[in-house]
Amino acid sequence: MTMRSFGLIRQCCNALVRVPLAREKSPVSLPISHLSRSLTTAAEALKITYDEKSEVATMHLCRKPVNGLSLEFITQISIALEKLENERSCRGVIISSGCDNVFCAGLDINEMLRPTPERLEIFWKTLQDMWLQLFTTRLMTVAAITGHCIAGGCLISSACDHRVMAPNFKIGLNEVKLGIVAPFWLVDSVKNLIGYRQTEWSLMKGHLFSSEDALRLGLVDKVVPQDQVVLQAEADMAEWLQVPDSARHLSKTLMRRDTVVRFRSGREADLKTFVNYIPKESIQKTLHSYVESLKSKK
Ligand SMILES: CCCCCCCCCCC/C=C/C(=O)SCCNC(=O)CCNC(=O)[C@H](O)C(C)(C)COP(=O)(O)OP(=O)(O)OC[C@H]1O[C@@H](n2cnc3c(N)ncnc32)[C@H](O)[C@@H]1OP(=O)(O)O
Repeated sequence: MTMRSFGLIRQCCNALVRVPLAREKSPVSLPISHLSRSLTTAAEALKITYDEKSEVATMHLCRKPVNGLSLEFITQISIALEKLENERSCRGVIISSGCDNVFCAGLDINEMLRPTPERLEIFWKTLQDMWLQLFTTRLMTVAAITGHCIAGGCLISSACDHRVMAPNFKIGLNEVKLGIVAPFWLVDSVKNLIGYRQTEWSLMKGHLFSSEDALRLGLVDKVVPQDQVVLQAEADMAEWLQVPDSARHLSKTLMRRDTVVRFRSGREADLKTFVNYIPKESIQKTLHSYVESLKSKK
């Protein structure tokens, strides 16, 4: 197998001062987070490899301990996606995790605790951009879900085209448990997979589905033993890439158009809601208690 790492991407991901993202906004300077805490450095958090033979890249999320989506991390993911999208030979990307038993625990909650208004706004815009990129990319996207996949984690997996998950983990939208509400575009992408009623019920309860229930409902496409998830994702990717790229991408565009149109017309209002709602004292209290409960379960 011929593997090479994307020098350009690594280079880009290592230096995160000015961010950029091509789509729908001009570059901005990032206030450096004093809150966001991770056991990995920015350089270690995202590893990209590319297999020239299969024309498939792997995006390995390694922001320990739980791949919490901080502003810097989603910016890295977004830059990497854009680079891969522009790499003509690349046809697909597998998103996998380097965190034990966790695919992604969602947004880094620290981003929402006592945030500065400036950072909060950039954070949400960047998340919106990253989601749109992933949801609409020409690349075939497969999520290799080797562990829990919660809220913002489900945002990533549900934006992909295909999902392989390990047994005995949890997946879904639990935002209400934190006193917040998932944005409509994330809800739509889950609803596209499991239908209205299951989405409404799980959203209102903050219910996380087991891998097995997720398979039954269509929230994931396969459940295989944890040590086979990535291999299965690679095999499924190879099968998917037998379909001509442009026809596959046009079909995806056709199926996702309503969600994208709704997103584009609602994203400004969605941003306003987020930046107004998160700093409220009542929300801050609930978020704080949630973080405390995570810490005290040990
Ligand atoms: C009118 C409406 C307006 C709405 C406007 C608001 C819209 C907001 C929409 C937001 C959409 C998305 C939201 C999110 O994604 S919020 C995050 C939700 N995620 C979770 O609830 C997951 C929480 N984590 C867990 O359940 C467990 O950690 C997990 C099962 C994933 C792993 O368990 P494990 O036992 O292996 O590990 P620990 O629990 O010990 O965790 C290790 C350390 O990591 C910290 N941690 C965990 N998750 C997060 C996180 N999401 N962000 C930050 N930090 C996290 C945990 O506290 C441990 O830290 P310490 O080692 O310091 O104790």
